Order: sequence, then C-alpha cells, then structure tokens
Amino acid sequence: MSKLSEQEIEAKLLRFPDWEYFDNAIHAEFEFDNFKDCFSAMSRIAFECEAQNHHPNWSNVYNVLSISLSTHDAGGVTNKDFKLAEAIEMIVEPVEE
Ligand SMILES: C[C@H](O)[C@H](O)[C@H]1CNC2=NC(N)=NC(=O)C2=N1
Repeated sequence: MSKLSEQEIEAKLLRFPDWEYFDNAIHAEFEFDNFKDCFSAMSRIAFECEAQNHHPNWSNVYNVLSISLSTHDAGGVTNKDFKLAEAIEMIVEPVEE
C-alpha cells in the first residue's frame, strides 16, 4: 500500500472532521462520559484492528482516548489508515436512528 501525498490526505480528511494530519500520521481525540465507556470503545476498536490487521498508536487518560494512525511499512498515511479511521468513527460515534 503506497503512502498518500499531503494533498490526498487533506482531501480525504474533509470527510473526517474529527481527524487532523501532522507528523506523518492522522490523529483524533475522543472524550467519553467515563473510563468504562472509553475502555469499552477501545476493546471494540481492538477487535476491528485485529480484523483489519492494522493497529493504532493510542493512549488513554481516564475518559479520553487519543489515536494516531499511520502505516509503518509505508512510512506515512495510506488508505489502510482511512479504512481503520472509518471503522473507529462507526464505533465511537454511531449514527442515530
Ligand atoms: C506483519 C503485519 O502485517 C504488519 O506488521 C502490520 C500489522 N499492523 C500494522 N499496523 C500499522 N499501523 N502499520 C503497519 O505497517 C502494520 N503492519
């Protein structure tokens, strides 16, 4: 999977308002009501990462989850990162019915 250009990344990010590009990766921060909700989302994201065989750099402080996505093999951001970001959005912010 080849590394996307900065222009390609910025164009894709128009559909990902929670995410921004810097330091060769895309980043988002999500705040939950409490630690339990945050860790529950992290567990669901972890299963999705395994399914996609693509893994985040992430950290958690109480109710806040910080995620950075890049493709190590490619040395930057690829479509794999956007595919995982899309799945993370579906887990963290499900569409209201
Ligand atoms: C062997 C395996 O396919 C690779 O190590 C995968 C696993 N998860 C990965 N995750 C991320 N973010 N980047 C990678 O290059 C990567 N490589």
